[in-house]
This record gives sequence, structure tokens and C-alpha cells, in this order.
Amino acid sequence: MSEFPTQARAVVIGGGIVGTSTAYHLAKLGWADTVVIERHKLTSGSTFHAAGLVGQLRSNANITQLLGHSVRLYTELERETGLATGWKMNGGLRLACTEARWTELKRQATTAKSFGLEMHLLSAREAQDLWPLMQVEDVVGAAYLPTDGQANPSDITQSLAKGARMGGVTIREDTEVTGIETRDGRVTAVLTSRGRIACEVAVNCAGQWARELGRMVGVNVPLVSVEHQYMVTEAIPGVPRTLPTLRDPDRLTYWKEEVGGLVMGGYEPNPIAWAVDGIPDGFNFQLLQPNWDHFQQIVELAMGRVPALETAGIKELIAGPESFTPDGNFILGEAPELRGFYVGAGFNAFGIASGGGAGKALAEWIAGNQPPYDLWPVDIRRFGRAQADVDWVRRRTLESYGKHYAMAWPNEEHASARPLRRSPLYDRLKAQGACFGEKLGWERPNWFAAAGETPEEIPTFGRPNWFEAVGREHRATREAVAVFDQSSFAKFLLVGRDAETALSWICANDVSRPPGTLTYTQMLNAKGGIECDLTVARLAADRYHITTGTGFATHDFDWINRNLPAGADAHLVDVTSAYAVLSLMGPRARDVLQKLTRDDVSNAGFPFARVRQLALAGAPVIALRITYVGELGWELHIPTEFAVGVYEAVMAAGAEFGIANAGYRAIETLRLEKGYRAWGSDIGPDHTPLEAGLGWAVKLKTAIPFLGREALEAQRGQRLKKLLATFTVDDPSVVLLGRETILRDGKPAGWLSSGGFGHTLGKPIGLGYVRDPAGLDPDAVRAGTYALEVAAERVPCTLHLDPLYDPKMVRVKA
Ligand SMILES: NCCCC(=O)O
Repeated sequence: MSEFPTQARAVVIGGGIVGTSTAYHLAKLGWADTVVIERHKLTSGSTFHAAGLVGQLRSNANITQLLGHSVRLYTELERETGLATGWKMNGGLRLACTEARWTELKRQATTAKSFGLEMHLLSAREAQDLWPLMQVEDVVGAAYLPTDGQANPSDITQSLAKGARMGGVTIREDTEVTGIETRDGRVTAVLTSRGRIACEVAVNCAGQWARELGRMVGVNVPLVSVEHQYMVTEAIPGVPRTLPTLRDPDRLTYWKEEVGGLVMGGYEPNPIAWAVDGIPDGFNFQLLQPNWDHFQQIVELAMGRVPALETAGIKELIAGPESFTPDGNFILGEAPELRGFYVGAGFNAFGIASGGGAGKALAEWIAGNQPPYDLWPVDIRRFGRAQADVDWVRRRTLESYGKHYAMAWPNEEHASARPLRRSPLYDRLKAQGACFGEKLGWERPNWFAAAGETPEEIPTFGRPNWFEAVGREHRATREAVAVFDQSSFAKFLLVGRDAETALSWICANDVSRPPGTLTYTQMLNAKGGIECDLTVARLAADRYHITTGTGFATHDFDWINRNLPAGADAHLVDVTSAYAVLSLMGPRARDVLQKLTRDDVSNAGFPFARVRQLALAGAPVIALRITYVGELGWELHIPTEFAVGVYEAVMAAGAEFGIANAGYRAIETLRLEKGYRAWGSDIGPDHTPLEAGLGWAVKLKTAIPFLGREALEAQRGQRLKKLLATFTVDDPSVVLLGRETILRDGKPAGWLSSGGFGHTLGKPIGLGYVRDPAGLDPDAVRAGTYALEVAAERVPCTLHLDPLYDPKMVRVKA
């Protein structure tokens, strides 16, 4: 063997499927100078005991596409490397045994249609024809995805490793990482038991060791190992090699064929975490002691489906720890804490399904120094401070594991590890009937129960139990005034001599206007895609107060920080905890505010899109005249210790105007009527402001340079390939949730990015991009005939390119 490498462009740590796939794809991108370090032997962590099912459909189009790459790669790999992969495209079946699950399946079939993935709904009998060994008395219906399949995890990893070597990658087994060297916030070398490798990039694909490896350099990788078990039977007559994989979520189980027998595993609702305080030394190619007592609940459920299991010979019960994450999605991308340190970990039982595509996406992220497309559901920056505590991670992850096959109810909230982050108003709001949701650890009022109502959400695919309560809050906002506790907003201060120049470069809208101005703006990547969507309040010549969504705290901080021009005197500070936020919204908002301050809050004294320091009920408040609900209103950023006093004063002053508490579910219905976009669903890195109908918020008419400008200028001269529109449905009983297929003149032309109900309009509303790769003519878009596919049924709808509510902004600017 050649000398141990002392230098590489990238060092991939971990020789499982994700590490080898990343190295394979890096080589394809010309990064042949890549070294893979494996502490023991390839696959010896958890890849060797993975079950190997490859399903593709996810609730996000890009993640579905990423999994589709796994399938395409696995179909070709053996031909390229000459090493067998065990891949077969035997299709995947999924059963529904309750009406609610059948609705879920029908909604998934529509999602698949939206994303261009083949999926067929079957009767129980048709499903049984594909899987004759199962009894189907309790089956309501099934879905079949013909391009799903299964692979042999170890073989596919060896094949990827061979492909990587063929591309020039060096792989070193029996080599432990002992440290990561950094300088000026960047990775400079990986230290190993065999020597130091200087590198530009270190890639943490260390599976269940990834959290500990991250901790070496202060990078949070929130995952824990959970014991997962599946049993392998001897050959069973009637099990063909072509048997599709089977998921039977109501019985918590999955199945696949293996050498004429069956593999059957499941997700217990009472999972067991493993080695939370550290994985034992020498845990290589090792399994855990089988825990039949724990698995018994799964076996009983499984035997009801496949009676042949009762008499089948059992070869073994595989018990292995696998890494899982708090939200059930894997973790990808460059760590916000350390430049050049990338993570691909936490694959939640989907390591083999995701490995091919995740390795490709990660390699492209590394080589391009940015995500190749919007990967927000798996982006490492979706986490924050709350996810740094291992006990919090363990508790939330166990909930997530236990719900692996549970119904994915719309709007469902997590139950575990709460409450964690509380606004100063939490107890007061709770006492007034708040039903809380949670985001990034923050408790946030979703809605308020009236006397006699229970602040509890009952899961359903139909009209939810909180529908009327939200309607009340919606009307209070439209007709009187409502107060929303939005303390969880992420808030940053950008301060310094060069703050204006720096921010002008990063923001698509004009933030160079004088102190006192407030600007709604996007921040774009070089392709013109929307990386951040936020408000920038200029407090002073050298000082900006930036507000963004709760869930984007880490992402947006990272984006701004990494794009500050080198050497600029502009410093970004997270001041989230310093301010509570009360949003006072509605036509009587001014009446309430004026009662509490001597400052002038008239339209002339405090116009729309301005920021002022107000002395309000004894508190020094930063007041932002802005709205996300489409009414006259102010966001009041209140030093935390004054929050309770201001809230009490606002409620007392507002009593005569009918003030109401309102929550995030009301915000959602209000913003949909107004056509306000939400980052992460309606807008994101794959959408430009022009496509999103936000061209008015871009400073193309000025000469100010900004990141993404060239891309937008190029796009301005062309026909757009997608355009965000609003859709309304006349039948008020239709429930829109997002992902419904948009049919234009009878043909699929996109899907809804958001869905909900407008209580002023009295109609279901959705937002979604109308797509045409050949380019769109807005007049032709308007002239089309539209329908939505909702849970596999066609529903007529109307397209709108202008806001449904107050299109001239009369109420907002009143
Ligand atoms: N590792 C088991 C995968 C189960 C599933 O794909 O549903």
C-alpha cells in the first residue's frame, strides 16, 4: 500500500454508504484528491446491518428527486464498477388499513403526481395479487410505486467505494480520527491515528459517531442512536425474488424478500435509545443483543398480516443501533459553526434509500460551495440552540422514531421535550386558553380556546377542531385589533461603519435609505434564488435591526455572516433573546397604540415601512410599521423585561376596541388571503423574486450592485419557467394542505406550496407555481383553465395573479 496521504482536498470521515457515495460523487466532480478515512472497515458502523429498502416518495419535491437519484445510480453502478450491488427494482407496496390512512395514501398519490413519481392506488385484492402471502381482510386500499426497490447495503457500499477508487479517491481503513485542526474558523487538517492530512474540507459521514465527531470542533450534529430490530426468515414457499417491498404502517412493519425468505422489521412506539453518552470503543461490525421481548409487539402485528410467519423458520433477529434525528430528516451541509466542515449523517433508517442521492447532493454542495438546489428539509442549519442539548435530542428523537409509521397528520405538533423556550408571556397566554405549537424549541400560541373550549388539537384530514377559533381571531384582526406574541422571531443587529455597504450587497431591496426606514427584502444567492426573506429596520447610520422567522435563525445568521464583504466593519449579533415581540394588528391598532404613548403614531407621524423608538407604557420599544397579515399594524420589539408590562397595558387599552389574542394559525389564514409568501414553502433558494411575484421588492431600477443581480437581470429578459399564483376553490369543504397537483388545461403544471382557508373570503386558498419548461406567457397563464387534484380527486379552482385581499394596500397603509 502507498504512503499514508498527508494532503488532500477533501477528507471524508466514515466508510459507510454515505461516506463512500460522497467520495464517489466528489471524484465525478473532479475532486479526485479525496481521502476516505474509516475507523475500522468499510460498512462496519451501521451500513452492514441496514435492511436495504429503497423508497422514494417524501413530502418535499427535492428530497424525492434526491432519492430518485439513488435509484438511478443503483441501477447503473454495477455496470460501471463490475461489483454487484444487490439492487433490484421490485417496486414498493404501501397498505392502508383505516379510512384515515387511505386518505393519507390518496394524498400521497397526489403528491407523487405533483412530483412526477409513478404511484398507483390499488384495491386490497390488487395489492394481494402483488404480495400473495399477505391477508388483506383489514386492508382498505394500497399504493404501488413500481420504481422503488431494494439493495444489498454492504455490496452497494463496496461498489461505491470501488467507483470512488476508480475516480482516484484514496480509502484508508483502520484509521481513527483523533482531531480536526482549524485556523481562523476554517478546517485546515484532519488528524488521524496514522498521521495528519492537510485539507480544505472535512466531511463528517461518521454515522452514529457523527455527533461526537462534530463536538470535537464545536459543531452540533443532533442525532442519537436508537435500537432497531428486524428478523430474517428461512426460505418460505411462495416468496418470489420479484416480491415488492411492503410497508404496512398501521401494523408498524416493513417487509422485503431475501434469499427466498422474508425480512420483517418495525418501529415500536416505545423505542430504546442506545449509547447516548458515547459509543463503546471497538464497536465495529457489532450488533446488539436481540431483544425479543421488545420485538414481540411487532411480531404479533406482523403475523396478522402474513400468517406464514407463524411457521417460518427464523434465521436471526438483527438488533442494531442506527442514528436518528429529532425531526426524522437527515442532516446535510456545511456546519454553520466551522467553514469547510461538512456533515452527511442521521439517516433515520433511510440510509440506503438516501445514500446515493445524499452523497451526490453533498458532493455538489462541497464542490459548488453552496447547496445544488433547495435542501432546506435536510439542511444542517435548520437546527438551533435547542438542539444542542443531547437530552432534548434524545427525547424528541425517540418521539420521532416511535412515529416513523404513524399517520402524518396535517399541522401535527410534537409532544415531547416541551416546553423548552418560553416567551415572557407564556403563562399569561396559557391562562387565557392558548394552544401552543412549537418551533425550534419555542412555544408559540397556535390559537386561543374560548371559555368552554379545550386548547387541544385533534388530528384530522378534514376541517380541524380549531377552525372556528381561528376564524374568530381572523375576524378580530380584520375588523378590530389582535395581538400576536411573536417573541420567537429571530432578531439580529448589524452594526458598524460599513453596515450599509455590506447589507446593500446582501439585500435585493434598497436598504440604503436613511435611518428610520424599514425594508422588506430578500437575500439572494448568485443564481437569484431566495436565501432569506426578512425585514431590515435602519435604526441609525451604522445600525440595522433585522427580523426573520423563528425557524430560520441559524440559516439566516449564517447566510448574512458568510456574505459580509471581507474586511467590512460590519458585525452581526444575534439579539433574539433581548426582545420579546408583540404584533398589534388590525384597523384599531393605532387607537390602541396612541393610548399608550405620547409619540405620534398617526399615518403622517409614523407611516408604513418606518421604524421608530417609542416610549410605550413605560418601555423603550422598537416599533416597526409592517404587517404579515394585511392590516394596519406594528411589530413591537420590547426589551424582554418590559414585555409583560407592555402586554398588560396593550390588552387594557385595547379592551374598548375589542382586542383579541391571536395565534400562528390565524397568521397563516390571513397571510394566504393577502398573498404573502412563506420562506421554506412558497419561496426559497430555487425561486427567484421574479418567479415569486416579488419583483417589486428588488432594486433593479437602482444602480446598486447586489448578490444575485446578474442572474435576475438575465432572467428579466426571458419568459419565466414558473410563476407563483394564488388559487381559490369555491367548495368550502375542500381541505388544501399543500402539494396538491395544479392541473392547467387538464395537465399537471405544478403543485401547491401552501394551502389553507381564507375566513374573510370563505374559501380554501392555495399558493403554487404554475410551471412550464418552455416558458410562460402571463396572459396565457391567466387564460388557462385550472383544477387541483386533492387526495386523488379533481376539484375546479380559479387562478389569481393579484392578491385576493386589499390588492391596493389601502388598509395596510391607512
Ligand atoms: N431501514 C428500514 C426502512 C424502512 C422503510 O423504508 O420504511
